[in-house]
Amino acid sequence: KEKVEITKEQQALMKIITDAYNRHQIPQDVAKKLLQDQYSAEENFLLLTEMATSQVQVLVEFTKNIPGFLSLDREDQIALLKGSAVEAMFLRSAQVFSRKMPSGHTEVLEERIRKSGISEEFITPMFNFYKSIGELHMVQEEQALLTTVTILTPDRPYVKDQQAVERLQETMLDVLRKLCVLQHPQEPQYFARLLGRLTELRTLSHYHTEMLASWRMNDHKFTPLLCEIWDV
Ligand SMILES: O=C(Nc1ccccc1)[C@H](C1CCCCC1)n1c(-c2ccc(Cl)cc2)nc2cc(F)c(F)cc21
Repeated sequence: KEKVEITKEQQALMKIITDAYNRHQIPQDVAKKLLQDQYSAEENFLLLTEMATSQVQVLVEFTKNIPGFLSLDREDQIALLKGSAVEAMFLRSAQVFSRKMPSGHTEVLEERIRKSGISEEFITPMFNFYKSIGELHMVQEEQALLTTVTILTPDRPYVKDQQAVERLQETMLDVLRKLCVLQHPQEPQYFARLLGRLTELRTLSHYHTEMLASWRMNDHKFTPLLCEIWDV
């Protein structure tokens, strides 16, 4: 049985990433706000665009802490941010949804999101993804590394030096793989399941433009930053 060991460097890398991830937390108030009140489709859409705009700013700050990211070609840094922003938002939404909450709160949150204005057809795949993330019971280091692996996807559109991104992603995947083995010893397939969620995440993210366009209201307004990032 091969002894899995996280090296000192990998330990340091994980700490940098996890601290940055926790520092650049989306204000958890999106869940709190939704639990406090029921909003109209218009108010919910405005809340979404505000949250998503601040999430992109948070993502930019977070990537500055990924060792090696700032050494990438600057245009490639932009391409990686643009290519991963929607996935990072859904991954963050899934993590917010999966957080331990007082009993009954998750059900209320789910109800509020179901009624928020999203059209019916996207509700099921979205919650299937949220629940499949929840079932993994990821520790925060795994969440931070999974978001980092998502950002460092070499085959995003317009990335020129894919090898450089691949090398960085492989470094992160190696730490994540070891962490999964150490955190979930009874489940040798855990790491594979985790990476499988990234496929589901990419599929869900393909719907995001339609999800926004079909939000039950007229005249969908976006911030300039979202127009850039969300292709709307
Ligand atoms: O704000 C949001 N997510 C966000 C979180 C963190 C960072 C950035 C965005 C929105 C809400 C949804 C209800 C109306 C108000 C916005 N949101 C979503 C969601 C995101 C994008 C699309 Cl197209 C559809 C749904 N899934 C969520 C799960 C949660 F547990 C949840 F709490 C909020 C969630």
